[in-house]
Amino acid sequence: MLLEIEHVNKSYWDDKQQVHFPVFSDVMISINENQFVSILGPSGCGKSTLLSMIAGLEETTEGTIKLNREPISGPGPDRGMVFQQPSLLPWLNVKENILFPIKKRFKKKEAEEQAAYFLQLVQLDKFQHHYIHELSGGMQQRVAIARALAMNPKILLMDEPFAALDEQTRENLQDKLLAIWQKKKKTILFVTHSIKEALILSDRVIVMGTNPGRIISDVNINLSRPRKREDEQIIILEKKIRKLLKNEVNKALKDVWSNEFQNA
Ligand SMILES: Nc1ncnc2c1ncn2[C@@H]1O[C@H](COP(=O)(O)OP(=O)(O)OP(=O)(O)O)[C@@H](O)[C@H]1O
Repeated sequence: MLLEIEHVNKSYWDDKQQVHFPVFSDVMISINENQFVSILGPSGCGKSTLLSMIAGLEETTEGTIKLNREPISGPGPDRGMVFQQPSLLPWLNVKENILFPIKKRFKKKEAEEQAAYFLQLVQLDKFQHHYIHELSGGMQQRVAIARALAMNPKILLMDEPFAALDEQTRENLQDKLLAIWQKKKKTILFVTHSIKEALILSDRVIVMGTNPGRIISDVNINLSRPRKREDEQIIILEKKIRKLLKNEVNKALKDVWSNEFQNA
């Protein structure tokens, strides 16, 4: 098992109400090496918080997260992150952005080779001397993916990486990511709000509920790839998951509204 999330609870201190506000409780997830796992769930159920804890940017309130049997105690190069906004360095060109985090880790020649390899993998080798503002949103996200992969992490943590892109670019990047995943055999944990995206990409889809955040379903997607977006099996699964999520989203909205009225 590569990643083990064991009985993890997370709460924040709410200064206004002087109480601990629970985000999620008793989350248990085990992920095998090379698995592509997606997490779906209503806004606020704690998906990003969970990824941050795996990245070592946040601590668990209770429970342990282990990578390769070692408890996570902080950030490390064995975990690569890709966010909704690519957060690239605008004063560096594409190649330099990829080289920046790996310069200290590898010898110069090795780092150059890594950068060249991943630039080619995301099909941006012709744009290596371009600056970030000269690229489209989809191209910028490909640079972010190449930068994360160049560190050679054990797991890639992706937090709604394609959410800000138009549908065509998004589908194109889903196909590219799948091709990379199949070639590099990476383990990927992918947060999304799109049921279709999760079903096209993943071996497993974990559905989270809210208040408190928790896992309500863990669905194996035993369909061969490449998957067609209009495939009957995909549509059946999409309906099933949409129904599961609908109750949770309604619950989340109801709580937001009642809090708004209480605080008015
Ligand atoms: N640093 C923090 N301090 C206090 N509360 C926080 C902090 N970070 C997150 N939260 C709260 O924890 C809950 C979960 O947030 P999180 O961003 O993980 O949810 P999410 O499922 O990723 O939501 P979305 O789908 O909208 O991105 C929210 O209620 C949020 O307000």
